[in-house]
Amino acid sequence: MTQTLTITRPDDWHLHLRDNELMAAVLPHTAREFARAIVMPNLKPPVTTVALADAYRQRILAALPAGMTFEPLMTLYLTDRTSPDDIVAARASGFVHGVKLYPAGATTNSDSGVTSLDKVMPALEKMAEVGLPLLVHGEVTDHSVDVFDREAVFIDTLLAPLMQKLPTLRVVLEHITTSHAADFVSTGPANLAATVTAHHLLMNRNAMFTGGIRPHHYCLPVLKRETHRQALVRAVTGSSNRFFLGTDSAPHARHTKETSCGCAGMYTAHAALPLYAEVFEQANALDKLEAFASFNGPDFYQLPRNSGTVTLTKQAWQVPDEYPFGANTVVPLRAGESIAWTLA
Ligand SMILES: NC(=O)N[C@@H](CC(=O)O)C(=O)O
Ligand SMILES: [Zn+2]
Ligand SMILES: [Zn+2]
Repeated sequence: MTQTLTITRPDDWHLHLRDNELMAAVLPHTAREFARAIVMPNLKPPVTTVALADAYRQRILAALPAGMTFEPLMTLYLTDRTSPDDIVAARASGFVHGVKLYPAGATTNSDSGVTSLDKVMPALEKMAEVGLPLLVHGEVTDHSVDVFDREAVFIDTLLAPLMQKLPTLRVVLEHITTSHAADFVSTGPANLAATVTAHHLLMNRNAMFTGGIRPHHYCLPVLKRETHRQALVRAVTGSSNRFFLGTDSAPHARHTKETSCGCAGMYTAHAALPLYAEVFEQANALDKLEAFASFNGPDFYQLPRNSGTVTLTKQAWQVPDEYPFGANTVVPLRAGESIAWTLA
């Protein structure tokens, strides 16, 4: 008998959908697995206001294929100019569920990001007051800091002091990659949580250099050493309810990654849940997948858990070499290789 696993329909708490025809190309992959997703605002230009978030949300809903249900949970892109009034409007909208902090220059489309926490303190104070979560790309941008240390240094020098200053601010540390981040979250207060990607749970930094340079295994924060991967697996399969699923699926056209200066980001939406299932199975913790994928996120975001279920079967399938992506293609994680679980 084929092994099956049925869980409450999950959500993706960190997703890049891009826009227009690129969005139309990737959205069905997410909508077939997930009921909702936190949609990242790092478009060009970024989604900085409620009006822009509303328009983006309408474009997403319009691009949804007939018969699919999916709720985009919108976010605002924090800039040095975000005002407390912007925060009040976001909270009142009902469809904006977080505000994303990109340190300026830290990652893809972060040029308009925050140049210093002092500049955004009035906005952050208002977020703490109205209960709107801050979603954080937690890496310092100082090029004198080793790229593998930028998450830990961000936590110690910026995030920990910020949380002392604003102890009621709800914070999601996104796409954590280190034991330091896992410990910071698991020993932290109830208003601190983290998303964890499938790729950081499945691979260590050797995957960027297997037999040569592997641009499709390059993302930010960059993959870390094996001890950190193991710490992340322990975190998501452990007893804390403050780690939840966030794919950080970040599609880039093939030619923008296979080049002398390739973009950061991995595309995983085509197989998100099967990839996580591999992680939990390898850790002998398939019984913990449902809380991570379907319960901890909505509980933290103070949203209802989904009704309905999805079923995974232990049936290997081969991932295509590429998927259409507007006028180009995107190379998915595991391209041309197999994945052990299939979404029924
Ligand atoms: N994770 C990535 O490597 N890239 C993301 C941006 C981000 O989440 O930092 C992207 O938008 O491409
Ligand atoms: Zn990021
Ligand atoms: Zn991201």
